[in-house]
Amino acid sequence: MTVTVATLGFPRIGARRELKTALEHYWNGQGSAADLLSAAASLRKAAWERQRALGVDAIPSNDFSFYDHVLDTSAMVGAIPPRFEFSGNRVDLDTYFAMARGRSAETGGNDAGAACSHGGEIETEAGTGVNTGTVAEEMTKWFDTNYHYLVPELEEEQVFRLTSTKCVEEFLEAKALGIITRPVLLGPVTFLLLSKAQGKPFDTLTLLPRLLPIYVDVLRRLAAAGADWVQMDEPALVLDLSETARAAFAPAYAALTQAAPTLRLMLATYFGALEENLPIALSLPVHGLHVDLVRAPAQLADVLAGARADLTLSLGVLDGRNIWRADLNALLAQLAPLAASGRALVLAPSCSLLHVPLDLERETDLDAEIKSWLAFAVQKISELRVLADALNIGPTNVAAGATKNNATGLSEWGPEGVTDGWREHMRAAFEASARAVATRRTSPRIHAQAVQQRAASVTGKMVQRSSPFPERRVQQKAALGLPLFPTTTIGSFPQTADVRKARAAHAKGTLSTEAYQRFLRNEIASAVAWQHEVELDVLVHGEFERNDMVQYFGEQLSGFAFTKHAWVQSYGSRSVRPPIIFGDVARPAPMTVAWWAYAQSLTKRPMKGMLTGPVTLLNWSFVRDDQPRSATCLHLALAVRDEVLDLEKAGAEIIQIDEAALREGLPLRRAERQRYLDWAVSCFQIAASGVADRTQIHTHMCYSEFNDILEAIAAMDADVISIETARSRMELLDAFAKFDYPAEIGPGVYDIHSPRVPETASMTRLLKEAQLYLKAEHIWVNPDCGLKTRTWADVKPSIRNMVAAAREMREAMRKAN
Ligand SMILES: Nc1nc2c(c(=O)[nH]1)N[C@@H](CNc1ccc(C(=O)N[C@@H](CCC(=O)N[C@@H](CCC(=O)N[C@@H](CCC(=O)O)C(=O)O)C(=O)O)C(=O)O)cc1)CN2
Ligand code: MET
Ligand SMILES: [Zn+2]
Repeated sequence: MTVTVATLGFPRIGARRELKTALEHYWNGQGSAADLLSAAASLRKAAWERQRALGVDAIPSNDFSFYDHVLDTSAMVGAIPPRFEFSGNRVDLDTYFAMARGRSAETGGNDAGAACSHGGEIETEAGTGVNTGTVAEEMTKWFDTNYHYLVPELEEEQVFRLTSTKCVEEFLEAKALGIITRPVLLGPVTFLLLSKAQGKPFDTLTLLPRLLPIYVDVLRRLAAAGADWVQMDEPALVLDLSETARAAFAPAYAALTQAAPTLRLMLATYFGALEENLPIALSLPVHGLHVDLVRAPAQLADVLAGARADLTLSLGVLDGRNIWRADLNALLAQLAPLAASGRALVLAPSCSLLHVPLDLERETDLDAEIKSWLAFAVQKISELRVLADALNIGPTNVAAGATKNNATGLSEWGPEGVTDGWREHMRAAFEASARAVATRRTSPRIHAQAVQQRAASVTGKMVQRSSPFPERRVQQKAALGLPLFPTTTIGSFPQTADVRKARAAHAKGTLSTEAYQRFLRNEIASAVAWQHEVELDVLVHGEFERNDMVQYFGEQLSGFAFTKHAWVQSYGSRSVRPPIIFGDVARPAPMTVAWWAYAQSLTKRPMKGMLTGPVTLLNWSFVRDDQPRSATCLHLALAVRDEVLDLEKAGAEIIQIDEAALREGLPLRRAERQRYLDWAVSCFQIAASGVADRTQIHTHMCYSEFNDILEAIAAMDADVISIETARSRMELLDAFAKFDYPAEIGPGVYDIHSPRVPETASMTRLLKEAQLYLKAEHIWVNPDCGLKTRTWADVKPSIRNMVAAAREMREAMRKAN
């Protein structure tokens, strides 16, 4: 049986981030809806044609999205919350973007501010009931990725109806180009599990019987349009599921497989092992099952043992979450016996290629050896094609060649009729793969003995501050002399167009390093002057020199490579270029000290040193796969430790080590979580605990799902933690209080994802609430997160009001005593 190649999803933002440009132009009125639609159609066409040219047999459609595929699914099934006042038959762009980004009261849409990490730009002021527009749906992380989806909101009496036929339209669009695609749908069970109940709490799975008819309708329409396979994504199958959830799959897939007799369903699971859910997946009447063999290689044996003979298996053999070239020879050896078994096999990346950049070839400045180790989306597809072709030329020969584990064996395999060019292409692919495997094992670029020795010699003393928090606190209080309710910000100030332009000009060489640095010093000086003027207590330099809180450090650490064009979507129009950790990591020189020292020289108030922590550097980078993540994290921890100590030596009394991505790295399965938290917390402590007792260590986490990791957060032993609470204050503070969290806390008093200026009163109210749970002397006053995606026009009045709120709190305390 012929082995085929599939992709589960392709990068959607375009080689030059055309989607970002088109979206932001549309949002700020520079472009029409027609412009946006045509840009999107070009992106889809390019993606389909590219994949066809690369030899993909099952090319996906409906993997494109204007903002997010979970939002697309809400739009498909009519899960449009009433506040969006939608009553039409087909969700329009305005409604769609309102769900993603909120709708402002004044403009009724097209809000210009594009930046926010929670989608909602506009919202009802917390607690006041004053309607300042329409709140967006909440945004949250897609499993353990840095991609964010919009959380569907469902009511207990939810009525579903088909309000978007996007998947059918895109199928027909590809068909018109001569490409029969495999449409992708988010499966109904995962969709319901990712949804949140509105109104009184209820189990969203109870809505399954109401939801299924919409899916059945959609599948019939797809079959009528000519689709022969449909990919149903059910990544929830790799999670710890309740019995109710486990029981939901059988009725769901019984209904879906009966929808259209000609249609075949490929049930796609990814991001982990099916484990106890495998029997469920194998019992469903679907035609195919996709499994992730990168995260969970061991499950192959169980899958093979349990799968019906006529079940098509889609093997996720290449890493869809990382950028390393595959070991083709090893894969060939592993797959050859399977291919010979006669079962229908599909080779695929482990998950959608949404999570990797598009094309390595655009990275013309990357070191040649490092480049030879990498594969982005396009290269991964080529690897799959080569593997499938090698398997298809004849099982006996392939198996023989593969056990030799030697690429040159291939030259003998070519069956009658293949061209020399083809044979050469195959030989080169296997040889390049073998070379990458061999050089990564030994390259001095990767293996630095000094780093390994240092990592091996970490002592218990390095993982702990010298004195416990209460003793440190006395010294810090004396050294800093801060008032009650000290005010500060999280680090970044607006990354204005001017700042980005200057950086781009410097990178291009049209702005000299000297001029760029002068520009940055000016930005810092005015930010410091302004912080004085509004009388913030603890100042920041503003992070103007940073393109991103992770990439900036990656660019200065050895063992890291960074890219020019390798963008990966994070949410909506926003993307990141995760740096690549290819080798042992060290810090050749201080990274932030000069900027900090300049900023501190402008003020007598404490200037916070501002660093990204080791766990966040790890979780937001592409990480080497030749050693455990914990080992790489230890290298990062030691590098950050060096920076912390240099900042302290330069005179920093407060150093903030951001761990914004600590929660995101938490394993999806509960059983694996403690192990991760153990090493993640140790790494933070190694970074933080070289300093003297009087030096105050802050950390920052901008999410609110803390309840299950509070113990680990406390174990990090930071002196001050700032957290996101503006949207969820009570529950979170209650948890911190119940847990008896020992140190100081800055519960974010306003949501930075909205351009709306918070009233002083709303912030004093939050602070008074915080006082119900925390001791006044433990409370700091700060926003939820950094202000880089905001404008000065809203930052200035917001921070003024925040400082006023802190003053009112101090006044109230004075009166009470
Ligand atoms: N890594 C990471 N993950 C994170 C966050 C984060 O801050 N960093 N925050 C949370 C939310 N996620 C976010 C992800 C991206 C952005 C964001 O603002 N991204 C920017 C790009 C940031 C960046 O790298 N900027 C560079 C490059 C800017 C750029 O686009 N330059 C142009 C030229 C610009 C010009 O000429 O004006 C180009 O290279 O083409 C810089 O400032 O130097 C964007 O998509 O627009 C915000 C939040 C969670 N995950
Ligand atoms: N210090 C960083 C900032 O203010 C922390 C951001 S967490 C996503 O931007
Ligand atoms: Zn943050």
